[in-house]
Amino acid sequence: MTAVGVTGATGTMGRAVLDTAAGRDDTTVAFATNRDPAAEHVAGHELRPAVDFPDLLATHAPDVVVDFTGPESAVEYASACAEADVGFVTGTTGFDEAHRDVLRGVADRVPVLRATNFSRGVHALAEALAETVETLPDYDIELTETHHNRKRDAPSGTATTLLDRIDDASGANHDRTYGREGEQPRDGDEVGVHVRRAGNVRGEHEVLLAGNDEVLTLTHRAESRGVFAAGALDAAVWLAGRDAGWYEFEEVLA
Ligand SMILES: NC(=O)C1=CN([C@@H]2O[C@H](COP(=O)(O)OP(=O)(O)OC[C@H]3O[C@@H](n4cnc5c(N)ncnc54)[C@H](OP(=O)(O)O)[C@@H]3O)[C@@H](O)[C@H]2O)C=CC1
Ligand SMILES: O=C(O)C1=N[C@H](C(=O)O)C[C@H](O)C1
Repeated sequence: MTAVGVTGATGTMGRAVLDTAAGRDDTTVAFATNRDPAAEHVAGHELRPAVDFPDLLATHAPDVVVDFTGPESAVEYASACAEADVGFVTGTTGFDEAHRDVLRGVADRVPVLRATNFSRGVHALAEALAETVETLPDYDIELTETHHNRKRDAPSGTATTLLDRIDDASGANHDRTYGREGEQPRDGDEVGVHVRRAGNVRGEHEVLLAGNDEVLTLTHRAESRGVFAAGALDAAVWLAGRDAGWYEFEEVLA
């Protein structure tokens, strides 16, 4: 049984993690925390204020913390985990280079697993994309992502991961063109990136490849946030008890 501490417990993903954990027999919730514990309970768990996070690590001794919050808070939670010798799984997106440096430092001390997307389908999409780009090297590529209207970061973390994957597979650093306006003909070496924010869309990513009078699209659509929560909890169970280091979601799925 893996004991998880859950941050951002009143957030959309924090709630999904707590709901999903309740239906599993390999995880138990050690504590649930968020900044403003005005709501007293989520999924039956008493909310604890985030200022008490270091104390909660000491008193409730989780194996792993599961974090879906914001980049600023995620690095603070990760640093506290490093002090307390607790593993850290984060799905938070929007990290800048300074945040990533902090996370890499934390991984010198405890196991850390960060994934921009905890869905198995997106992992399969990324694999298929790499193979497709290798097979169709001269095709134009355009990526479109759609998310709910509350999302902070753009493009999505998943989109950025897919763009990196395109570069790796093609052995080229494509220019990334974020939308187009006015006279802006396509440059052969660019990848277009298009971001839509609307309603309560859980997350859609489409990569379009065109050339040779044909069009191929690879699309993933998440239909429930439970998909991400389940992947993050799978990662937590897998990470518990491992040595300090940086781990990838692909290793969990292998
Ligand atoms: N990797 C993946 O598979 C997925 C990643 N995500 C990512 O997870 C993150 C959260 O998404 P979502 O749940 O929709 O967002 P929400 O805005 O619904 O929730 C965010 C939560 O994080 C807390 N939070 C935000 N900033 C801070 C801060 N500075 N300090 C402390 N707590 C903070 C909020 O706490 P409070 O209520 O106290 O303000 C809130 O509970 C995003 O980065 C998103 O991109 C989302 C889905 C899947
Ligand atoms: O904010 C979200 O909701 C999501 N964020 C992640 C991202 O930025 O890629 C993953 C998923 O698409 C949902």
